[in-house]
Amino acid sequence: MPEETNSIDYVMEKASGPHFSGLRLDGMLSSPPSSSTASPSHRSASASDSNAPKQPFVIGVSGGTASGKTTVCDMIIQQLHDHRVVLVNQDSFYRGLTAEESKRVHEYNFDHPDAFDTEQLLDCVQKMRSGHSYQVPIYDFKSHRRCSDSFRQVNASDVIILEGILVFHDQRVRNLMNMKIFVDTDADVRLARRIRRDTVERGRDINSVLEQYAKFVKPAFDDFVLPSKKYADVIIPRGGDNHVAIDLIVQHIHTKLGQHDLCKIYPNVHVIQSTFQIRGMHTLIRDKEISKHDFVFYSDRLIRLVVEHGLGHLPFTEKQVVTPTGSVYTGVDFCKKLCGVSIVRSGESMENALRACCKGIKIGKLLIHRDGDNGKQLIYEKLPKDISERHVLLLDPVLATGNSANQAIEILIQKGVPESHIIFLNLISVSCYLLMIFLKVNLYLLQDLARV
Ligand SMILES: Nc1ncnc2c1ncn2[C@@H]1O[C@H](COP(=O)(O)OP(=O)(O)O)[C@@H](O)[C@H]1O
Ligand SMILES: Nc1ccn([C@@H]2O[C@H](COP(=O)(O)O)[C@@H](O)[C@H]2O)c(=O)n1
Ligand SMILES: [Mg+2]
Repeated sequence: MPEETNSIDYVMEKASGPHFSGLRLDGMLSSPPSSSTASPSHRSASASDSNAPKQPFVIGVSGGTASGKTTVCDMIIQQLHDHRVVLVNQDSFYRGLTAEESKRVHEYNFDHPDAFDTEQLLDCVQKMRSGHSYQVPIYDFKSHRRCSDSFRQVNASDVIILEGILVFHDQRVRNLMNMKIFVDTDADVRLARRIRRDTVERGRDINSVLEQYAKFVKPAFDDFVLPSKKYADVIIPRGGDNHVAIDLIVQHIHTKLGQHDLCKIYPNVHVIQSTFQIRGMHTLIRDKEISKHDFVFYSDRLIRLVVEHGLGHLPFTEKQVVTPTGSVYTGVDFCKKLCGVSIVRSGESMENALRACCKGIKIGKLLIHRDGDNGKQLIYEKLPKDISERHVLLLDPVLATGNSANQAIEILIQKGVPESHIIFLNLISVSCYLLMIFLKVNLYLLQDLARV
């Protein structure tokens, strides 16, 4: 490896890309899982197909007319600002009325599954899932026809939201979805909203809205929409007013999308969910103009986050306490057999955060120094005597070649620390070198992953 790729500057430079957020998958693997372990609709990348394009995350949003589907989708899209998201409306796939049908429009049932061209909708979602753009028809609710000469081009994206009253009706369409949401709003509220919307936006008068509602909309809701509610993974009562549900859904999508390819391949890698606070601090510590005081302050804050997350992955035991009011609270007790080991010198910058979180924690040290180019290493170690009985938080904030980390893990294993008891805590890392240590530790927790 060229000398300059060894330096901290190089790592910091490389780590200036996006901040990946990730998910710790349960179970520990010492080799990449085969692609067959995940569901076909959103399978993980395996070592051999890590260059394959990522499949988009498809969300279906259904619910009765005027339940707030479009409003909920808009809110989700707004909150997913980090990702490319597109909305496909089932309404766009309404079949245009023939001249004959148009003459008797009041007899036409727009709420029956046959009113939609489901084959075309299926084609659209299938193409978009495979990364192609699609020319989506434009439907006019006033003329009940499609625009004959123009389309809306919908480009390939990370997330596709498919919204409509009957998107859960056809099993083939349902099967393309990774997540299904049903917006559940009281029927009276929906009717009131529909009257207002259709008179204001869709060129209808109140009588025709009420007539259509009684003749077609309500019966079709009972026959087709409501029975499809059972397919939903998430039901949102009160639609767009339910901020808690929308937040939870957005968090879930973030987590699913945030899995960096490496996290998918190596379930023991966990990248902390990025927030604007975290990004802001990473921005500050990269700024060449930052003062030493601020650099230390913001690095400390970031390190503290990594340490707190690391502690959250330790085993715990159940514990009951009696509260001042005399009731019994069932909680958990921290893991007692714990220690830190810092890789000298940079690892020492994480010690204060660890001490601040774990009162009286023992912290050992490992110094690994390359002696010339002949592969000889000088090693200094000062570790707790009973380290083999402890869970070890291995501290190294900046990782370039991975050599020291690799050596440190080897030493801990030689000292009798089981692999599953080692959690490697890291702030900034150059990804391709991680591979050397992935296979050895239980959990690799990092905050910022550089793409190289
Ligand atoms: N939480 C809400 N409070 C008040 N009005 C709402 C709310 N959610 C939606 N609306 C209004 O109700 C009408 C229908 O909402 P929309 O999101 O278009 O429903 P859908 O897509 O399910 O038909 C729209 O005019 C919208 O502005
Ligand atoms: N030409 C049309 C087409 C559809 N409708 C009604 O639209 C409703 C579906 O749209 P939402 O935004 O309310 O989900 C459906 O209930 C149809 O009755 C229409 O009135 N005219
Ligand atoms: Mg709508």
